Amino acid sequence: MAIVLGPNQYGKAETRLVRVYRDTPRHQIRDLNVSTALRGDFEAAHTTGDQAAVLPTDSQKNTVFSLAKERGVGAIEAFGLDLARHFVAETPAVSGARVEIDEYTWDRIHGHDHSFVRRGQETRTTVVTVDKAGIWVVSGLKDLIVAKTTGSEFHGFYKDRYTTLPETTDRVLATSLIARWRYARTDVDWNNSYVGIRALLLATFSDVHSLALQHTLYAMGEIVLQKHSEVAEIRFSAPNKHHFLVDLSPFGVDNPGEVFHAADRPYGLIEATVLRDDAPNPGTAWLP
Ligand SMILES: O=c1[nH]c(=O)c2[nH]c(=O)[nH]c2[nH]1
Repeated sequence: MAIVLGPNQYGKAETRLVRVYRDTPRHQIRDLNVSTALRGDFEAAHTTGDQAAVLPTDSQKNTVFSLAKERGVGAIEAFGLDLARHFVAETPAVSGARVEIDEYTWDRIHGHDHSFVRRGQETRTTVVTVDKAGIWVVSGLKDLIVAKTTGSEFHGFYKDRYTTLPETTDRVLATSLIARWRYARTDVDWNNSYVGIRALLLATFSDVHSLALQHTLYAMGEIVLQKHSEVAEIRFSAPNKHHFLVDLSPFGVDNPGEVFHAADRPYGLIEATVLRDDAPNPGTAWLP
């Protein structure tokens, strides 16, 4: 029996980069969380302890900071591509690089030149992978918290002897959405694409009369693929943040869909992929 090294990668996780543009009195701020991971021939580093091929994670962190100044931070996809291409081109043992970036958005306080307030929980995300087989960009958003107070039903489901859930034609639907979409190409106007897709997700959540969270997710995916030819595939993960109607009848009080218990757990977790049947091969796009 032989023991061998299996898949491996290494890098600096969660480098918190804040890039300020202050060339004019109206400053701009970019707030990123960048994780880099390198793949390649790192056998000796593990098996014999020889680190000759290993670019330290500390150097990877320094590269993130320095490229932010040297090249600037455009769309997170473009910055991720800069970083991933740099590591593959400049580091001999590296055959593939994965760069994951989350962006936190800051809004100006009353339009102020240099004072900002951070926007809710919502985070824009990207994962860029560059390797010998190709280049992949998977972008998205997470923690987009949305709720609707009607226009949502759930009934007609399969019932077994443990089913107690009442059927409903009018309920609260709420989720903290994670959506990730894989681009079919890289010649994309990243910011425009992001803004357009985010708007479609929100509009569909509001406008589609929901028969289940599954139904809403599919409708979101369908419209994104119809309107954005640059997207090959979109994946959703959506916790169903249950709002249970509180029974106020013991107190002689009527509750026609007005008072709810917002339970934090357990929650339904609805996950779905919507894709074109001719979507190009994903390669290592989704590899964590
Ligand atoms: O939208 C829903 N989908 C389900 O699969 C489900 N299951 C459940 O108990 N409530 C809901 N709601």
